[in-house]
Amino acid sequence: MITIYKPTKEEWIGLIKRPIITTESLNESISTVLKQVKDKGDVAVENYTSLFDGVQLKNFRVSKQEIEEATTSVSQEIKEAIKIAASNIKKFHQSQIIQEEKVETTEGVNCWRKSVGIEKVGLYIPGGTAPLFSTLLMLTIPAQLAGCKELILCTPCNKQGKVNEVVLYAAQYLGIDTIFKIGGAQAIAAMAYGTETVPQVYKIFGPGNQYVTKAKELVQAEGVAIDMPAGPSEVLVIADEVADADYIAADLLSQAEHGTDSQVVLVTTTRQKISEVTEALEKQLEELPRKDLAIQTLKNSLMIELSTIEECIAFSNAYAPEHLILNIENAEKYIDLVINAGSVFLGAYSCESAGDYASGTNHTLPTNGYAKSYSGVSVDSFVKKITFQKLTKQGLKNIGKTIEVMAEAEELIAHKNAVSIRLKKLSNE
Ligand SMILES: NC(=O)c1ccc[n+]([C@@H]2O[C@H](COP(=O)([O-])OP(=O)(O)OC[C@H]3O[C@@H](n4cnc5c(N)ncnc54)[C@H](O)[C@@H]3O)[C@@H](O)[C@H]2O)c1
Ligand SMILES: N[C@H](CO)Cc1c[nH]c[nH+]1
Ligand SMILES: [Zn+2]
Repeated sequence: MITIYKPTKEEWIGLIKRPIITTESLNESISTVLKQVKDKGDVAVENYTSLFDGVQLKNFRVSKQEIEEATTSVSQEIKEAIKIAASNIKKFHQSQIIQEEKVETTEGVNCWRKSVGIEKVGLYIPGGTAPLFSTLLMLTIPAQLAGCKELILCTPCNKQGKVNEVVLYAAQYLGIDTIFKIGGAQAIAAMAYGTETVPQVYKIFGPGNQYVTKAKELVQAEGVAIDMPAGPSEVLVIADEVADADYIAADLLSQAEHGTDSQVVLVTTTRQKISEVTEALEKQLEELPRKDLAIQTLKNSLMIELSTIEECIAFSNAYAPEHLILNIENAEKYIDLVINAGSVFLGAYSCESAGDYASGTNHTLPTNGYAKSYSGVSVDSFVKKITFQKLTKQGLKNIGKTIEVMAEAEELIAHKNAVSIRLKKLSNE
């Protein structure tokens, strides 16, 4: 990891950059994928699946039989874990559904909002490096709670053209059977434009690598809504002198193993912690099946010594990490200082994996600095909030003059007339 001791503020601001491919070359290649899928539909999806995933697909809809077979081969232990995680995710997301009150802004003028589920949503479940069935729970549960009617899933398949069995089991568990075995930018394009096989959706959700994330960004510019830029995983750990170096190393590695385009960061108030964590990383890496991948990620990653916890949090706010772990004493004391982060883990025992799988919060979160302006996925992401209003005769009389004055000042006389014509008739009653 790149290690910097006591950098000045100017120096640490210069350190804030993610290890993602230069935008121009990525823009160009992904724009081509999108255009081809838009123009040629299924044929282009097949071609790109062959090129990027190394598999020739004739039919990319997962069959009922494939779902049933997967369901029988998943172990009871995994089924039980999915049940517990799904229950916690459901509990946490259910608490987000709040009935808003009608508001009488002026006597006889009532305004309110109603949440309506987005009718057609496309959920992307990553599967290049690992089959993230946990993401299926994180997207499907809030979509169902929001009342979305049509849910379709895209996820990459293996070289034999099969989708991971636990992904299929999780889909079956939640009652989803419209699943397409396609991944990458071609899957995003298929959901954005529709093809002969894949239905077009109104909004696309889900995390993915830099190709998936770029594709989402580009289709958004064409009017297809997306949840947010949820790209390669990140974690920033802030540690004090009492933090356990083994825990810190484990948390850093938990995100480093996602992919080489990820980044992990340690910011600490003690130089000693940097050497302890370096040692712990070396030990733990030896045990990791994805050691090579994690080593690559660590090369893109940072360890920084700063003077105070407040300064560490200021760095984190400037970096705006997807995940922030405050592995410090009295972590709750610092909550109000945190301004930019996707999801925050407080204290020594709140490991980031808890949020990835089972604590209940959503793991689909903004990356690449977007935590400055975006929230993670929630039930809100799956609804539109439609406003309603009802004015009584008296309500219009009470507010009419205000509307007339404002419309006239904007030189929009037809607007004014819509009120005046009614007030005139009412004055004759
Ligand atoms: N931010 C979040 O909320 C969040 C949550 C979970 C996972 N993630 C991230 O999601 C990502 C998952 O990535 P993944 O690769 O494992 O799976 P993925 O499903 O996102 O991507 C796999 C697809 O990438 C395409 N691809 C591969 N090489 C390509 C190339 N050279 N050009 C164009 N397309 C190419 C292939 O078609 C393949 O199907 C990781 O980076 C992980 O950190 C983020
Ligand atoms: N850490 C990922 C979000 O960046 C989510 C995940 C899924 N499975 C394991 N981890
Ligand atoms: Zn993770």
